Amino acid sequence: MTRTVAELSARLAAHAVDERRQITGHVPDVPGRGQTLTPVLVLDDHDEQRASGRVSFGRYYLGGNGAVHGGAIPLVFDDLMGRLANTGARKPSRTAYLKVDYRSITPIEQELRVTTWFESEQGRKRLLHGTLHHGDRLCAEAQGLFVELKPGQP
Ligand SMILES: CC(C)(COP(=O)(O)OP(=O)(O)OC[C@H]1O[C@@H](n2cnc3c(N)ncnc32)[C@H](O)[C@@H]1OP(=O)(O)O)[C@@H](O)C(=O)NCCC(=O)NCCSC(=O)Cc1ccccc1
Repeated sequence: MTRTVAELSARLAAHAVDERRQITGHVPDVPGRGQTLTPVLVLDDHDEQRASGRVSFGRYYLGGNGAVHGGAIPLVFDDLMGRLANTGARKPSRTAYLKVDYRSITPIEQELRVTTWFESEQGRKRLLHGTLHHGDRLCAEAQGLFVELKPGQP
């Protein structure tokens, strides 16, 4: 099995493309943009101040006892907050910090609601807040600072 995967990987390496032409994360009409790292996130509502959607973590994201791995939850916040932080006419920004509070167990294989919104925009600094709910129960919340990149900043 391992040898087969290694052989396939070697054959596919010949077809590798640069970042701009890769498929993962670049398919706008697919939920989650085809980003394979994060669980599929279906956006329901979004404008330039707020975004909300549904997400479900499959078995792949299991931490233990039916709960999502603690490292997977910031992925979802960073993905949705990062997209919101860069919407509209805003110049590109990157996550400077992301603080996550785990308020209760996040179950795998359940539909969850994730919401994020702007708290403030000051100069290059964009402060966003986010919540993750299972039904009415708050599973996690996050605060993220996104800093606008200076010209030429990678
Ligand atoms: C760009 C920056 C974040 C900031 O550096 P510089 O440009 O040199 O900024 P500068 O130092 O001039 O500060 C300006 C102001 O900001 C403040 N401030 C800054 N930092 C902090 C802090 N930690 N905590 C608190 N405050 C902080 C600082 O005090 C100052 O405030 P002031 O004006 O005095 O009031 C740099 O550290 C970096 O590149 N880090 C790596 C980022 C990275 O790789 N991220 C992950 C991948 S991106 C992603 O995933 C997103 C995504 C996902 C999905 C879809 C789309 C997008």
